[in-house]
Amino acid sequence: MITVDRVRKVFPASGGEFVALGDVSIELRDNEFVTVVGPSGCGKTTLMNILAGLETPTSGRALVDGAPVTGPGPERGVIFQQYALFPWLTVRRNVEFGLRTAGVPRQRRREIADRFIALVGLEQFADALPKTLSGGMKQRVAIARAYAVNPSILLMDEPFGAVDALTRVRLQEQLLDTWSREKRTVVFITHDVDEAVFLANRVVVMAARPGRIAEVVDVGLPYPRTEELRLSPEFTALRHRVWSAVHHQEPLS
Ligand SMILES: Nc1ncnc2c1ncn2[C@@H]1O[C@H](COP(=O)(O)OP(=O)(O)OP(=O)(O)O)[C@@H](O)[C@H]1O
Repeated sequence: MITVDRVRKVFPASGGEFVALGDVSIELRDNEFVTVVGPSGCGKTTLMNILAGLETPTSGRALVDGAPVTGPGPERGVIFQQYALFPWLTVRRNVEFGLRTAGVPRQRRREIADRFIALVGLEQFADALPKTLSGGMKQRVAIARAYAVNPSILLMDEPFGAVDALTRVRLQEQLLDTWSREKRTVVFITHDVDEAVFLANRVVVMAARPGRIAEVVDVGLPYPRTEELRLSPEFTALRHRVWSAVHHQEPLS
């Protein structure tokens, strides 16, 4: 379980302080898929960085299974918008990278890497270099690499932000397919309301000035999520609700 307990983050700014996160509290259940949406600057990445252990809260705490987050850890895999693959390593070697660092023996490394490469549907590209892959494929490699070290939590910051709309829809379906076979707790930041609703068990809507949670929307739709579901009245209603929560925000005075 992830617990965010009254987290506040203040950055120094010209002429004073900037409150990036006001007072954020939430609990995320194991294997839950949570998406985070909100206007630019509402603190989504700051919250993610605190969960990843890359940033410390000014006050309050983030806990994983009751233990305070004090830095990055192997139980938390992070996937950013930029694929961050090593360009000189093949797909397989990129996916193996964390296992190599962890001292996993060669044969075992290869087995694990090949399993996750297959899970994201890139078997035929295991020996390819990243530059020969499309953006969507690179992001699938990044997902396989994050999975390979077996984290219980995946933190994803706008992972599909840099790909075209059609690829994005495919990546969403692929990610859900991977997640349904290999359940993890996922925290997924997006600007895209459709994406937020399509993927999530719950959508966390954030607001800015100060960064805070405006609303948490339960998405009671069944998995697997399909194309038809995207067109259903239930989906449309949820999308409308999240859209309103994002776009009709008043700053706190
Ligand atoms: N290191 C920093 N120093 C000063 N201000 C910062 C720092 N990091 C973030 N901020 C400010 O905190 C606010 C929240 O930033 P953050 O990146 O978390 O927002 P976001 O919701 O992820 O935005 P976007 O959707 O545009 O990526 C922004 O106004 C940003 O300028």
